Amino acid sequence: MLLDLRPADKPWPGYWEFPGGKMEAGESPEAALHRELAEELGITVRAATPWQVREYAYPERRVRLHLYKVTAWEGRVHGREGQELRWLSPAAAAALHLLPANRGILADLSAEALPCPPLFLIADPQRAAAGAFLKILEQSTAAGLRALILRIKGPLPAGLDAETLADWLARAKGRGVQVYLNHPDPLPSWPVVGRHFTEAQLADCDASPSSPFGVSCHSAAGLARAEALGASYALLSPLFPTATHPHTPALGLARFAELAAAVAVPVIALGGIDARRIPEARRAGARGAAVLSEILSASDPHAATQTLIHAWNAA
Ligand SMILES: Nc1nc2c([nH]c(=O)n2[C@H]2C[C@H](O)[C@@H](COP(=O)(O)OP(=O)(O)OP(=O)(O)O)O2)c(=O)[nH]1
Ligand SMILES: [Mg+2]
Repeated sequence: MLLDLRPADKPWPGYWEFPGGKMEAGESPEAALHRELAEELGITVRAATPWQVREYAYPERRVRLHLYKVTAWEGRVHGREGQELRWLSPAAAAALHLLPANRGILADLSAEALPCPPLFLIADPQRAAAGAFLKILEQSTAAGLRALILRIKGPLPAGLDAETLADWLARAKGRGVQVYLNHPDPLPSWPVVGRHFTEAQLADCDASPSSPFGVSCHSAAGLARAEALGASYALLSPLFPTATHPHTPALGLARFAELAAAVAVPVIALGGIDARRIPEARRAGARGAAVLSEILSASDPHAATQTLIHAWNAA
């Protein structure tokens, strides 16, 4: 992804943006794209796909941004107006001083890299019936689950050994299941795509963890930290009240929406999520949903997973 730094002589100087500019009277968005990238980057666009149209209200004006993915061009990309340019991943770009409208754009771009469907199971063997853990994982992934946060807080429970778990993880990886490991150091060498951290764990680290990684957040400060460190996703909880944390006040949909809209990281809803509430969470800006007991305690984990995935896809 290419970003440029807005120069001193334009509104919002010193903010990072996507190359581009205002359409001229009578000009189509596509023609403006070709003209602006020639003017600003010295390239001739050869292939560009419309991606999204997004509106945003700045204090002084409303903008409608027509975003394109440019996949082929001729010429060497350079800052023809002397502007600084940077090639970055969406997660790395989230740490920059961005034009405010661009935080949501980056969150959408990062969300495209999330597992599909973006339904996460927080897989904690302590929360499953004895001996049932791997069977539940097997059934839920057979039903289409592609994202697991494997939460291992202490020694594995009786009946679950590390080698069997590692074998299952290797098979799951072959089927396209993405596993994020929430495990204290030292880390076992299991086949996972990345790590998952708590807000407290991230507060202690001084450098970005090696990507990709996700974070559990409960506040604006936690989300800001996840964003600054380049997290691939941030869980935000509790959205709704839960039986397991009856004394933790729920954020509610309005506060959740406000927090999720402010960051360039895809925010995943957690806490009291069931199929009925998935559409509400999605409308509030959740770019994914995470559950524990909905699947771990279900009498039929396969059916429970299907119901949740269906609710996400239909919302
Ligand atoms: N180019 C660009 N503009 C953005 C982005 N995000 C965003 O909110 N905007 C807003 C800021 C501005 O209000 C408007 C673009 O106007 P601009 O002043 O950059 O337009 P321009 O490059 O044609 O500049 P000029 O001809 O007026 O000198 O869109 C983005 O990522 N790229
Ligand atoms: Mg411009």
